[in-house]
Amino acid sequence: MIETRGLARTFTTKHGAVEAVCGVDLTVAPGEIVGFLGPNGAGKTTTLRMLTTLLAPTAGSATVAGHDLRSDPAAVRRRIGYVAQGGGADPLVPVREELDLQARLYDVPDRGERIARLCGRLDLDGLDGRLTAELSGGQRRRLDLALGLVHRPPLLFLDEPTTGLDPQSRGNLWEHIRRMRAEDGTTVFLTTHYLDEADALCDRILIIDRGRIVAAGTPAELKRRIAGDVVTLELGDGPDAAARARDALSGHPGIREAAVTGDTLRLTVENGDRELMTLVRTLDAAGVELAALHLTRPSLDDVFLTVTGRSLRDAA
Ligand SMILES: Nc1ncnc2c1ncn2[C@@H]1O[C@H](COP(=O)(O)OP(=O)(O)OP(=O)(O)O)[C@@H](O)[C@H]1O
Repeated sequence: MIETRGLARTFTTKHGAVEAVCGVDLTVAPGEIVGFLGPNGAGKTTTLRMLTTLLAPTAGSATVAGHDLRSDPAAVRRRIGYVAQGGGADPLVPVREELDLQARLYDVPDRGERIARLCGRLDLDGLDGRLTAELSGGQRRRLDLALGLVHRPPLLFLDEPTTGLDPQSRGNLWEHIRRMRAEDGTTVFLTTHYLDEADALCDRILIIDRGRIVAAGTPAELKRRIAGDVVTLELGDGPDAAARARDALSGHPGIREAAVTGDTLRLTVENGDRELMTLVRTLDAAGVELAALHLTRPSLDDVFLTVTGRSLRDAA
């Protein structure tokens, strides 16, 4: 549904050239929900603006929704929906009129029916006559979704869809996005600053940093492959017990890192569940006594920290 090769954008400023996006290769399959994450200034918006035809690339190529981005941007525009960060609705126009206008712009043949169906599905029934300025934050975002979907695009771009919403409205919007994919097979490409959103909603995540994709995979894959599980062993067996445990475990194939602090040994392992028993047996055989043992799963923030050197929470 999206395929880019070496997609790049350089801005020329008074102070010289800014390489906002430096050669991005990415693939999004039909029906996927893909999250695009990165620290501030990483190149997310620039990439999104290129993919939605709002900004011309300075290099590279891309096929979006079946059409070439550079040679046929008009065809791309007809096949995609785009919900910008602040949404596009005019605050002083009633909901129904706003939807009708959008449907006319795209020449939707069965306008009335399409709008009624979207309002039903996105819980906007009964709000037709309200000005968009009079909607709650959640209702407003659902209207933005309806506006992006009115022409039945197979591919929808969402720029930070739930920023500023309370947790309940965020969860509700996730449900609507999931349902849209389940019922219509809509492909979704979204940017977000919320790691829990990426974790709960996205099939796959791409992390961009300084204009380059630095990691890609399912949330579970990224956590396992990049951050790894953490096994913390507390040793109750004299002052050098943690160091003895580390030595006994050295060369163990599943261990990526081992760090001793006081009487604690902290191990980063590929697959904590699988390794746990072997670790305990090895320590037992070496005569090292364990006082306690904890297994901690990494979060997406750990992944983010590993690949960008920054916590997304700090970077956001
Ligand atoms: N019109 C422009 N002129 C010059 N530089 C720009 C322009 N737009 C973006 N940039 C620069 O390109 C880089 C990438 O910006 P971009 O807005 O794509 O990042 P982002 O990942 O979307 O960040 P944020 O999370 O803050 O929205 C930044 O260094 C930014 O300052």
